[in-house]
Amino acid sequence: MRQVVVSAPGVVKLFGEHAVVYGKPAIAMAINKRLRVAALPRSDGHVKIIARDLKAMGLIINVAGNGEIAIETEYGMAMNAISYVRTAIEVAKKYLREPRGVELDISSDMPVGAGLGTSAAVAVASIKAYASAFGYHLTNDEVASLAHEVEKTVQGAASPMDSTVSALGGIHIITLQDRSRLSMGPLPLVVGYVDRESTTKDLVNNVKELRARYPALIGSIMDAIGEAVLLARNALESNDLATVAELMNINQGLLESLGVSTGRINSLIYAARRAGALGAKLSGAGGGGIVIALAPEAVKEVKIAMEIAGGHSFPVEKDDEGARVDEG
Ligand SMILES: Nc1ncnc2c1ncn2[C@@H]1O[C@H](COP(=O)(O)OP(=O)(O)OP(=O)(O)O)[C@@H](O)[C@H]1O
Ligand SMILES: C[C@@](O)(CCO)CC(=O)[O-]
Ligand SMILES: [Mg+2]
Repeated sequence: MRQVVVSAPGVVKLFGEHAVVYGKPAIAMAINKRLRVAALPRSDGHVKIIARDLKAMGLIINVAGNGEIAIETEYGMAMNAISYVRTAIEVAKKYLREPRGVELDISSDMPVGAGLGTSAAVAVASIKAYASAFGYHLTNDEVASLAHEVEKTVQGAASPMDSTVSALGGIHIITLQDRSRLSMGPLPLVVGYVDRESTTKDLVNNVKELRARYPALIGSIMDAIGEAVLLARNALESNDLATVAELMNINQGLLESLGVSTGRINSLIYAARRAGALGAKLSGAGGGGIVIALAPEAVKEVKIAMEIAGGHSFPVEKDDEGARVDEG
């Protein structure tokens, strides 16, 4: 019995979220913020999940006459909150010849469910940690495709973007069938975030419904997003940050028209731009959550401006390493 610790990076979406679910290309980058899963095999066959970053939801506290306290959380909400980890274990078990019990202890540098691809990172790290704890070596390519299965199962429709980039690290242009690693210089990004009320699953579903109501119109918006992604690829590879930033602003306008931006997100975006960011957009599914700002000359100013506008903020960099065994 040995404990194994695996970490997987979070993922910022530079271009193309939502449209990627409908076959358009997207560009996403692994960042230097990680989620860690420590897996310890159990001899009793049970699966125990310790999720340190999940808030207790629907808390019910019962104090009996004798002072005894019983605490429960609302069952459905708790099951939803651990759905990615549970599904990751189910998917990993199918892969192993002799599935066994395990204790998974999860901790993360990132806000849960804000747009940093934490659902994919938790699936990637859980699958790799579970397999490694029983002596199975899965390549990060294999982990990427198993984690995509998890994202599809829980989210409904899901692209392979977050699962691929979290598993492999670096920056990639991705479609439903294909991916290619981009080579480029450093990209000084500042993340700002506000709470997100909806899940990616709900936001993807909202866009699906909008597309069903206005197929031609939403189809053209998605075509335009796809066009921005292709232009952005060239700009990134030639290190033309001014064009990258301008395309980020255009992509933000198109996301706004898909209905996934919010007033609070827009406040952070405009605050970042006023403070010197060349480009700023929401990143991930939207509905609140994170904004990324490209601010080569004004990282500190943009961070402060987004905090004054009501968000939390931190700088991020590209991490070329994907999922890795840190211990064990
Ligand atoms: N630290 C964590 N511990 C356990 N589960 C986590 C953790 N972080 C994320 N998750 C799982 O991922 C879910 C959030 O996934 P969701 O796809 O909505 O957001 P995201 O992946 O962070 O954002 P996006 O998909 O827009 O990049 C949580 O409800 C939880 O099930
Ligand atoms: C909104 C979306 O495009 C990105 C979520 O990080 C969904 C997906 O790609 O599965
Ligand atoms: Mg997600």
